[in-house]
Amino acid sequence: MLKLMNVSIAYKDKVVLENLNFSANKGEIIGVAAPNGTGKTTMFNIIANFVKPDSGKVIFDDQYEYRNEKEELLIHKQLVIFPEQKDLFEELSGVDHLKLYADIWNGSSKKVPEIIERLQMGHYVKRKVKTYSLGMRQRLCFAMMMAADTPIMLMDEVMNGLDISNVALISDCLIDMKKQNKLIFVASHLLENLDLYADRVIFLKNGGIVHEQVFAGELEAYLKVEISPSNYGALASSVKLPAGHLYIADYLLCIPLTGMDRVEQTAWFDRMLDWNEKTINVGPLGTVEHYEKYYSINK
Ligand SMILES: Nc1ncnc2c1ncn2[C@@H]1O[C@H](COP(=O)(O)OP(=O)(O)OP(=O)(O)O)[C@@H](O)[C@H]1O
Repeated sequence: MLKLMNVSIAYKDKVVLENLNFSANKGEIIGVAAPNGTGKTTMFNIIANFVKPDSGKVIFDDQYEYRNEKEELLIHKQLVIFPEQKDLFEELSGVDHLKLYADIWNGSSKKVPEIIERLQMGHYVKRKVKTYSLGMRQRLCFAMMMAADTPIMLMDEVMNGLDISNVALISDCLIDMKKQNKLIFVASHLLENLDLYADRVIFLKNGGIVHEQVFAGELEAYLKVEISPSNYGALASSVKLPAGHLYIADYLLCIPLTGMDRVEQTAWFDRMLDWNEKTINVGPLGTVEHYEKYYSINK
């Protein structure tokens, strides 16, 4: 449905994306994780053609590219990018914004009342935007995307400024939207949140994708133990750590349990209880752990 082919862009001598290749399909939520200033927004802007890459291209449905106005219009009918709060019209109401987005993309605002109810915006949505709090504005921006209801959605920092219950509400909406077969990109610094709904998380570094975490099928289970570098050194010299173990960001030892028999697993539990300093748990590696692996300041 969407392909990025050899996309490169640099600002002066700063290379932001370099020969980026990536493809994505309908019915997927793709998390995009990376530190500030890595290129997440730039990638979205290139997908939306708000920024032209120096080289490479974006292809939709194996046939459409940004070659002329007609194609651009066709693609833009299929795609919406998360509005920025600063682009909201202070003197208009939330309902006005929703109708605007619904009309532009669908020619009908029939679904607007349903969206207002789903996002629990009824008590404020008729007031002017200038009276809204940060979280109210953010929910409105998300509701505008729902009103556009396009097959492809690019969401940059969608959870910014939301409290826990609103993060849960928007996460549920994202899961519903995925079931409607949409392709949704979510760039976020709320890494644990991505684990709730993302099918894949891509990690950007040095202009490319340094890792892609796929959350489908059986994931390898790890015993995860917090342990200081000095204790890790002592442990490593007293016992042979299993192949495939990781020591992430100088604090988290991850021992792969998949493939071990129960006796071996229990032996590792016993052993690690003596070394654990804070928390010990079992599970697959999540977005947080992968992030720390690639961006820890110790790396
Ligand atoms: N118009 C521009 N002119 C010059 N440099 C730019 C421009 N737009 C982006 N950059 C640079 O490109 C790099 C990537 O920026 P981008 O906004 O894509 O990062 P990001 O990963 O989205 O960051 P954040 O998490 O802070 O939103 C940064 O170094 C930024 O300064």
